[in-house]
Amino acid sequence: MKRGGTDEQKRAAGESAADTVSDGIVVGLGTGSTTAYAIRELGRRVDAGLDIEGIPTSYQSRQLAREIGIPLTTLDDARPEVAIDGADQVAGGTLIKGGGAAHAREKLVDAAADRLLVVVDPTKEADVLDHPVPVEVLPDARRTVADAVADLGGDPQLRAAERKDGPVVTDNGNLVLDCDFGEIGDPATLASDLSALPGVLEHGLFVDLADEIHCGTADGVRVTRL
Ligand SMILES: O=C[C@H](O)[C@H](O)[C@H](O)COP(=O)(O)O
Repeated sequence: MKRGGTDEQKRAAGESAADTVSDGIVVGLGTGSTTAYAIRELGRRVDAGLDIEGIPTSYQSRQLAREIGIPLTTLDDARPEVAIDGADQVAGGTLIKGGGAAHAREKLVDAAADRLLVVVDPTKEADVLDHPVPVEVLPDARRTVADAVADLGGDPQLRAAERKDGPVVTDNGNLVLDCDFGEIGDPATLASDLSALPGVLEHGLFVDLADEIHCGTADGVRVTRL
């Protein structure tokens, strides 16, 4: 399911985005292996005197930020000036996220931020999105949403856990359907169709949310401003 470049590419992208963060701001802390490099770099800068607060988007990013000493706050108390987050696929400013099943809280924090910096490697870039779209559903809605996704032309698969029997359960206690729509010609319409389904908590299409893409390559980091 998850695509991935090299650790060096991910590190370069994460550190590039983290290095743009300035003193005195609140930073949304995304989830995943690429964002983890950004969070670690922010931790190093906090050690060196950078004054920021972070808003985590998952159990994983909260634990990492706590371990490395980034002060934390919440959306109840602050709005992020910037969020740094990964993606499973990116085309222009539109993303597919949720390979780690964290997309509901990620979308909340990323959309609340003034600017979203996306950290990826070249394996995530595409001209047209075609990665399966993770859809987080209330457990009782698993079947009805799967049927509705099929009516929309998708192929829904319940995400199985890798290290336990049974399905993945999100940080919010819900299930994830990975919905393959093939090439997604009109992400905005698909996003609103999925959002309208009863029992859908959130889906992984982030339409036109990205402000900058930091793509780590073998030749350095390519930054695209949107
Ligand atoms: O739910 C997880 C997130 O949306 C991640 O940001 C996304 O899956 C990318 O993760 P990674 O950088 O590990 O490929």
